[in-house]
Amino acid sequence: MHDGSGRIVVQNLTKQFGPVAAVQNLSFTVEPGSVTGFLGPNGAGKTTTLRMLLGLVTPTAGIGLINGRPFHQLGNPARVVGAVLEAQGFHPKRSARNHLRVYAAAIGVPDARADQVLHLVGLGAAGDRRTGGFSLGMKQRLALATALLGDPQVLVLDEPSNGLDPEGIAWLRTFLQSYARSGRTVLISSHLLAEVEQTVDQVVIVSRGQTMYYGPLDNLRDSQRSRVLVQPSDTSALVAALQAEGVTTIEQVPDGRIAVTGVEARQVADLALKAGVSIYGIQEEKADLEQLFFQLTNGQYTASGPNQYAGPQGTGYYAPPQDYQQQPGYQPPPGYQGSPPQGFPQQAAYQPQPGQFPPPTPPGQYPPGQFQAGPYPPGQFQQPTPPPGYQDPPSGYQDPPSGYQQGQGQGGLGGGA
Ligand SMILES: Nc1ncnc2c1ncn2[C@@H]1O[C@H](COP(=O)(O)OP(=O)(O)OP(=O)(O)O)[C@@H](O)[C@H]1O
Repeated sequence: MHDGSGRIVVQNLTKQFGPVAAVQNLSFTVEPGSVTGFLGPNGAGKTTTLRMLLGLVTPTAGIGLINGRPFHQLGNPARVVGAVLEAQGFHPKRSARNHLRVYAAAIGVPDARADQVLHLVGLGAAGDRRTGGFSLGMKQRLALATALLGDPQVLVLDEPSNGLDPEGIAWLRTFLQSYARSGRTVLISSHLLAEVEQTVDQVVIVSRGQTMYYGPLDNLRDSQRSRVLVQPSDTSALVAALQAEGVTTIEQVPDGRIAVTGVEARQVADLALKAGVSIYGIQEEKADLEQLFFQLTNGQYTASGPNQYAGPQGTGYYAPPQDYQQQPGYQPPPGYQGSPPQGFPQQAAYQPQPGQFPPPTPPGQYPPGQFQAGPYPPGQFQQPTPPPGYQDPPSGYQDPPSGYQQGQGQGGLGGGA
């Protein structure tokens, strides 16, 4: 049996698709009672990680556990974890209610649950409508309803905001937060921090399959540091004056100004005055959270190294410092009988702890201008993970006539509770 904890543990998870290192030694834990954002740009390895967690892709190394078990050892997994990877794959001629009844039958929950979840996701009035006529947002809601059928303890959603309008996004936020507050576990992926910023409590930020930050979103927020952009009459003199005061994070920006990190504008002005340097312009620039996210994840397609912030100086977090000491780390729960994949190290070399390392604000990494959160991306709609044992209805299956009342139906797999 699983341990009932609601905890997700990703331990040194790695997936190699031929030459593509989709996920590299990823480790994090998601605790119940909070919403965790799994964030990273396109191709960062989010979906592959979630698919490994849900037993749809075999890891090259490492392991993903839900309630202390690999997915395939959960017994009736739909009762433990509800997942939406893509809001696609609905039979277009089947009504929303009947779609849900098919799945309800497959996981052994009564037909009545179909209407409950339709109401939960705001599709109460659309239960009789065929899914082929659904908007993207409606499909998204129906996929979520499908995931909720088993009243799962853990919810895993890949890009759940795709296709939702602003009202839908606000609704989803409230729904997920209340779901988590009821003591359940919510893990949602997104490639836009702005999209989930108001929803999530903690974040796992990945880039090129590697963890870039893992911890409470508040810690990331607190880490934002400003820099002062200053236009002096004599750059060398001001730099010397700053360095004499121990301010060393100074760089030249392309427009000729210098950027000074770690001090306030007033201090820079005072030092300039003392050094006899005139100031022609001074401006304090605060990095916002989106910029920080951009810093952490950009270069996925351009940078040569695996992690621009990792390094022996240990200036910040993210990849473990070279001299990082092995943590006592993850232990399988008592009674765990699963067989980790061959080569999986029981004592992982690196086990990041939430918020353990303060995120860095390295000099010279501010992207030019304001990072723009783009419009919601097209496509990538999600489809439910069919419950185990689910079979498509037999050919010849007909949707019940309109006006069909629950409990009277004979057609389809969902006809009886
Ligand atoms: N079945 C596969 N075969 C080969 N390469 C794959 C396969 N699945 C994913 N990849 C590659 O693995 C990398 C990670 O892809 P993945 O879909 O996990 O990223 P993602 O973070 O979910 O991206 P997105 O936000 O665009 O969905 C990409 O380079 C992708 O091309």
